[in-house]
Amino acid sequence: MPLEVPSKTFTRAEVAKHNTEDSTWFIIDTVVYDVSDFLDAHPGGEAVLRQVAGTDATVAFYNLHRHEVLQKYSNLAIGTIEGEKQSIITPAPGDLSPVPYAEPLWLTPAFKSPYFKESHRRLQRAMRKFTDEYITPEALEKERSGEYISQELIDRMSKAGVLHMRMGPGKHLHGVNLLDGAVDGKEFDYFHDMICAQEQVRAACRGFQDGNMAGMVIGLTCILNFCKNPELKKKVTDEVLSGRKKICLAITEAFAGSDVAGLRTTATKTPDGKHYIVNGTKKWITNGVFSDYFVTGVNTGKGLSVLLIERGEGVETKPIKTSYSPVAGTTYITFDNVKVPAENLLGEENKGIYVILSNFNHERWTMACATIRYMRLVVEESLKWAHQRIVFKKRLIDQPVIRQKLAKMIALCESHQSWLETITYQMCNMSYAEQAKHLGGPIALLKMSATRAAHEIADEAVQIWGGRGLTQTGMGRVIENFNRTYKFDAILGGAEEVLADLGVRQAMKFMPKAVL
Ligand code: HEM
Repeated sequence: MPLEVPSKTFTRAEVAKHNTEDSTWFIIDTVVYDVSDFLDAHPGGEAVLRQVAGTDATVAFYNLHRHEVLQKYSNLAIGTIEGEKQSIITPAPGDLSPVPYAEPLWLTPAFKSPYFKESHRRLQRAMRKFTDEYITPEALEKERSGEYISQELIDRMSKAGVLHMRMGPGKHLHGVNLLDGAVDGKEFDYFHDMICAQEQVRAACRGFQDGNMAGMVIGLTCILNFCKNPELKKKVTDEVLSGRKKICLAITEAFAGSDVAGLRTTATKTPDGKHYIVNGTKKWITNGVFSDYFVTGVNTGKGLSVLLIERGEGVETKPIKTSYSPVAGTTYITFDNVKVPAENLLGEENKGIYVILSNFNHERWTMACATIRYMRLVVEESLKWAHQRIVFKKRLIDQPVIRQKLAKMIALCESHQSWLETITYQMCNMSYAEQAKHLGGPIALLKMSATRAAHEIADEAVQIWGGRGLTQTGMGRVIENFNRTYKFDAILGGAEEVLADLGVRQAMKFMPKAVL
């Protein structure tokens, strides 16, 4: 799609005359810009604009700016060059990228896949459009301001069924209108789930990605699968999926991160057996500051249990500053003699480890979906940059060393997407219990390997981008965000080392006893 600009036309000779003190015009991709009143406001300074006054500044512009700058400042365009056509593509909301490897193979024309049906493709188109129109603009704004997600976006996601879909397949989707009928809730499978997770990552704001109801994705699952009281289950599920209330998963503590068996928050039954009294702390809890419900791991004496705790007397939350953004709502929680009804127990008392572990599979798989899709964005941005950036009188892509780096990045990205799709196919064909038995190990290894790949990709990408890969605004924004935040995925939901160990230990459970 060409940029929308006034229909007036000029000749190149006319533009050339506007290189005076009072009038500064230039051409970018056949569009004529009058920047006479913008000179003072230009973040790159006045002098550079005066230097190109009256000329075609296309190459100079794309060497320094993202194309989206022209969309934002389209009011500076006054017309086009007579008889010439724009050649640079302005993506419309929902468009696929024409850059090689910017889309997974199943979305690339000429490639086939056995996994994806028409409803997957429909959902992908609808989810991309929704992300481009609503999620990305808010993500960018909130990352800048540091504010939490708006209720308006939460309401919009609820109405469109986006909140519901993020919980994965299940009865909570039946009868819900999902993005104007893109998919029937009864047909929704883990490939649809993967599509939702991967499309939303394209906003490229890792902090906002977690601030955008990540607590719900990992917390509400416990309610859906383990809440034994049907009224409580319905009440909480309705409140959260309608966006009226927020929920988070509160497991980790200053005392115990990946070592969930070492939790020190205690829950003691009252003598009448009707309540638990909870005391302790939780740390690094995503969305905790703005949550109403806390799905909390507690020590009940003979083991671990999981309780649904409502915000109220004795519950305090305060933000923790981390290296991504405050938008994620990373929280320190204290529970001080909090009285919790016994019916809020999720799963069995002292057997909460099962609740936590079975919950981990979907969480870790979702994190793998997201990391792998973010890796692809970095590949896309780096290919675009290498193609447009001129240094030492050549495009970056003309340097063999840059092609080596890109090759490694592409290979890591493609191999992990393929592995993810293979595991997703198993999830589609296994019951929840079978998944817990057979896929805990493979999903752990997938997430561990994806974040190792992210480490390599971040490293190579920053070397390609130089200073821009370390700058939060402008061309290298996506690279900077990825490089600063990929570690969250390497730690949250189980550190790489813990997952690697788990993957191998799980494999050993299936090892034949006999020496082979
Ligand atoms: C309509 C035309 C233009 C607009 C709206 C514009 C806008 C901007 C903006 C918003 C930035 C901040 C960084 C970013 O967001 O990418 C920027 C930076 C800059 N611009 Fe422009 N610009 C225009 C044309 C040009 C041209 C033609 C040149 C040079 C020939 C130029 C040179 C620069 C430089 C040197 C920087 C600083 C880049 C950096 O820090 O990496 N700009 N411009």
